[in-house]
Amino acid sequence: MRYCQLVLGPAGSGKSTYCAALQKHAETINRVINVVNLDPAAEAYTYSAMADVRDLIQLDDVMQADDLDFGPNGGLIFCMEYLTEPDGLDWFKEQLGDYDDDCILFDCPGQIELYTHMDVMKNLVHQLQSWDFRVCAVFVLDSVYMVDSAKFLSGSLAALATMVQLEVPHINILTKMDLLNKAAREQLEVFLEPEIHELLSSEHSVSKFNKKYQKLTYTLGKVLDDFSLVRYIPLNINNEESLMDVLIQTDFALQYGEDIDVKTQDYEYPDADDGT
Ligand SMILES: Nc1nc2c(ncn2[C@@H]2O[C@H](COP(=O)(O)OP(=O)(O)OP(=O)(O)O)[C@@H](O)[C@H]2O)c(=O)[nH]1
Repeated sequence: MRYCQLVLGPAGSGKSTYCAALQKHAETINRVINVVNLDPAAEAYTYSAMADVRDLIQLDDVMQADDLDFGPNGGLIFCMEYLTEPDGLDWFKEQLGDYDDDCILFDCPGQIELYTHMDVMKNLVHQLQSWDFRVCAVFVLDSVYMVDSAKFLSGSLAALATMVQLEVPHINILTKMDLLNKAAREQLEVFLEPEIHELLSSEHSVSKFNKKYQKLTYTLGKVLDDFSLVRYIPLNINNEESLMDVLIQTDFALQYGEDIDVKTQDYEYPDADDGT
């Protein structure tokens, strides 16, 4: 059995830094974590890559090709779809080798539409599973943007869309914790408490919009609660204990995540005519 993490999340959220930090931490405990760059538009990364999708296809080449007419987003989708076609998959399989029991992190592109609603990442997951990989999704979010309720809700819903689309064990990681000041850390801790739906729709949501749509916000918060999705692991990449915690939780998700039976619960939807 082989194990891998799909490292996902918005552009600049810290995916490559997460991969580099986890790889380095693994070395200190005599474990090997391999990393594969799956971003055809990547400019630089600090980990040691066992494979790089840019050796197969590069975004710049696609955008400059005379017979194609793509901008940056269309071009990136074209590159990822090429990876899941027979030629791309032959290359990919060869790069992954056939070592047993290893763990590979896939550093994915930051265009979240690839995994929130398109099929390309889902197809890649199925392919990896057919090659005997256990797959988990690690959704990386920038904690700096998660300290108010609107952004917290928006980031969490993107994570939820990814979780239901990919259908693999899912973990949320909050990065850049070292950049938060004390007040912001305290604010964030409030959101990491249970009963998030109460918080999102109460005193932390003071804007006019939030007041008007309070019940809707409450219900969305409850959906997140019921999917156990508001559980975030804060990561401080400068702290070995924090890195160890992430490694333990991702190992657990890979070993047992598929066996956990998560049941959704009954929802009480707000009345349709009450302005929500
Ligand atoms: N201080 C601090 N900076 C971080 C952390 N994580 C990422 N960064 C910085 O944030 C910027 C973006 O990080 P990346 O790791 O490149 O983010 P990414 O998600 O891989 O970005 P894309 O590949 O463009 O989607 C870089 O300047 C990193 O050095 C962190 O935990 N702490």
